[in-house]
Amino acid sequence: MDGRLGLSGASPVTPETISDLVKKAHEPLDATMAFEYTEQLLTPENSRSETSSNNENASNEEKPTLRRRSTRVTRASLRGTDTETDSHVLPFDAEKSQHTVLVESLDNSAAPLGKKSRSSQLRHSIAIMESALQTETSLVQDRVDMDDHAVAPDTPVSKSSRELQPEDVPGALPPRTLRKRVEQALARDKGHSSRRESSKAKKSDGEAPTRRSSRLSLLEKVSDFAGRASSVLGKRPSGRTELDRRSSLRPRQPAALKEEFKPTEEPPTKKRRISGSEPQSKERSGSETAQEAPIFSEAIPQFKAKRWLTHGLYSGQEYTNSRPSQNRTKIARRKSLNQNQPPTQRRFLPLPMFAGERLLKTGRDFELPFDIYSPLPPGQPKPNEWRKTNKNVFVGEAGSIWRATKEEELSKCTCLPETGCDQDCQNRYMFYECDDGICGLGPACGNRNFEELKQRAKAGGKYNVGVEVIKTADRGYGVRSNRTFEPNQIIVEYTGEIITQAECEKRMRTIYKKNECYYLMYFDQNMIIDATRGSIARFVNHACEPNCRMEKWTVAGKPRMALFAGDRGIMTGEELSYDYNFDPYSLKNVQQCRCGSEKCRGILGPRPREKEQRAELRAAKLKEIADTKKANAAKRRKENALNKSRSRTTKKRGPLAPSSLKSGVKKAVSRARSAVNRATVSRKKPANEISSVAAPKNSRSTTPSKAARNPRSGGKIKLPTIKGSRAKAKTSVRVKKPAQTPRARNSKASASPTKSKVVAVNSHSPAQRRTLNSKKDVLKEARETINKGTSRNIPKAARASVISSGRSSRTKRH
Ligand SMILES: C[S@@+](CC[C@H](N)C(=O)[O-])C[C@H]1O[C@@H](n2cnc3c(N)ncnc32)[C@H](O)[C@@H]1O
Repeated sequence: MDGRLGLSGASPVTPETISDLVKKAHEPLDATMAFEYTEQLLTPENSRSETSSNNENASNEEKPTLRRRSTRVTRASLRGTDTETDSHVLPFDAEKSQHTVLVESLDNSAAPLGKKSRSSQLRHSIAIMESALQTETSLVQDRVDMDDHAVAPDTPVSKSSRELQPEDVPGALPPRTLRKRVEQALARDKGHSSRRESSKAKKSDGEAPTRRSSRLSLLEKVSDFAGRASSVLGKRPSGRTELDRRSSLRPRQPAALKEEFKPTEEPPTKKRRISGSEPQSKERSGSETAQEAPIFSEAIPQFKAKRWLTHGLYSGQEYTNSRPSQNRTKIARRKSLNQNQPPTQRRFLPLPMFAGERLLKTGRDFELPFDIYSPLPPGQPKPNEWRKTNKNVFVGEAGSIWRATKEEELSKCTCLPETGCDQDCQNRYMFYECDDGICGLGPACGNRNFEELKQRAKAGGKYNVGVEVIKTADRGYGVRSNRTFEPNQIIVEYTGEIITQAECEKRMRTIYKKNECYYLMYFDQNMIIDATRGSIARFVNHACEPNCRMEKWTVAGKPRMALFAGDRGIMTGEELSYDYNFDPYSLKNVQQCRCGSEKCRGILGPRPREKEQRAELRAAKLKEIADTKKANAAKRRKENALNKSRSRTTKKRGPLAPSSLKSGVKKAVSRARSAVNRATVSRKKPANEISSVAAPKNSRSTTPSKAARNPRSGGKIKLPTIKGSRAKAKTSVRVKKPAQTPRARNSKASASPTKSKVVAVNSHSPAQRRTLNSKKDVLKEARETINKGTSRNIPKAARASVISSGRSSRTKRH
């Protein structure tokens, strides 16, 4: 054989042809894949087996045999070889030995069958290419178990795949010359003649080669390759599923793959997820990336890096206190202002976008914790006699008597826009509704309940009306809510005919004589609303523990009554009630209450507690007034005494000491003297006698002075014995009362006068203070003397009666 490769009837396969093919094979992920994945392709093993069988057929039978083959492959193969290599002779000097091997191999397989044998050879070459590609691919898979990717172990394809393991290709990666690989592959091919024999035998037995498996093996490997490449970019394949998924997707987009394939570029490192993933996994992923990156640096397609959002819908979204609602509470506002700490980040992923929409479309049924709106079904029993009116109507003389509220009586609102007309609004306190005439806050004003009601009525509908008539078990009709109401929210206005008292009494005597239900309510200016013809509010029943309250407001100068929700608010379906504080007119009108409350008063009558409270309040007020009066009197007396003593001690400093001080000091001194005298007398006289002299002239107690003036008593008072009755002891107390002067008064005086006294002393000049201090000393002496005398002479029991008598006298005065 010379340097030419000439096969009779067959296109010559030259080294160049092979090298050409090999070149293509060396472009594994673009050119090869471009046709590898588009159509079914013969696997290396099949190609070889087929080629060999063809050869054998050719040699033995010497006639063409029809066999199945892929036209597309043939075309693709021939595209580069058929025309060029038909009678092509190439120099064959440098790598002669290799070519010889190839030629030998091809020679064996050559058959004088023209195109078919050529295509077989080409297939053989393709098989070589594939094996080279496989080798490269398999080498890349350093951590993937090859068994996972193998198909059935006994198929020729899998065997073929096994034959092309990296260990079979010595120094596969560094030399990487395709020529060498081709040589090795051909050598192996030669060595596998026995396998071909078996393959042939299988064929003869009618056993079809598992071509599909072979293709899958290749695809799997390539897809695994691609999967690994993508894992570097942030997606880690999760076992077979990932591989399968990839293998199903990747081959359909060879062009895109080709475009994205940038072997020289470094793969982007995986972006760190902020959503609190475990640090171990982070480290692992990092190390994996580090290991994988250099291995795949040549063959990994560069995908668009995935961007992890740190804000917005996804993980890492910052917590904030600022809610979209403008009605933020003061506390929340303060909290947000005071927060100096850095904002924490969300730990959990929120629901993805459109989750709400999906839930709406496909979501399950759900139930709210309470009904927000639930009207009664139609066909409810209705009171026939009820004539409805939603406005107050003056009837008879009422209209002419009614005094319109004067403009100046209306309160001008002083609330600020920042606060609105909240609980501190003056108009609200006085039950005046704000309007644009008296309040400039407009919509920010929170004191326009009747305006709200008007808007609701305007809008119409059951929800806006919010209430409906129901039939109760034992109280006739009633009213229930068909929606929720906020605490203190206006519910419904109480309207009817406004009549005078006289008219009301007349009706009671005549029209309503036999009625069980009354719809009369005190209104304003001694007039009454008769809601027999009135709004739905007339059906609201009484309860001793109600959930609503009836209030009278002045709206645009006119009084109006309305039912308001209580402090707890109203839930949907609740029966509304308020405390009638009922005035039954006469006993025969008294009705039994059936509200069912634990605190039920039993009858429809006025609030007894209110009466009690009022009485208590009145008593407390009276007591307070009396105390104040008493304290003032004591204060005056003390001041007088001080003034007198001051006038005496500071006689030379006339202008400094007021004249009243003189008399005060005089009195104090005289009291002190009398006390001393008394003490002396008591020492000399028996215990049950006391000198009437001790009773000062200005003593408030009349008993001693009378006794002193009584000539028959001889200026002496008969005191009760110690063991005597309490009444007698009291008498003795009365006698001693004047002797208690300053101290007793001080003890009786409440804290406030003391305080005022301190204030008065502090208001004096230093000179005055000095004078006062000297007088205080005098008084102190006097007090001590008095105390000595009393404590010595008055027995314990008598002293106790002083306190009690004092108390009793005080109680009496109250
Ligand atoms: C203003 S109407 C209320 C509506 C009335 N239930 C009806 O059917 O027309 C007041 C009357 O209802 C009855 N009523 C209201 N509350 C009641 C209660 N708690 N217990 C018994 N009767 C009550 C009394 O007859 C009362 O005179």
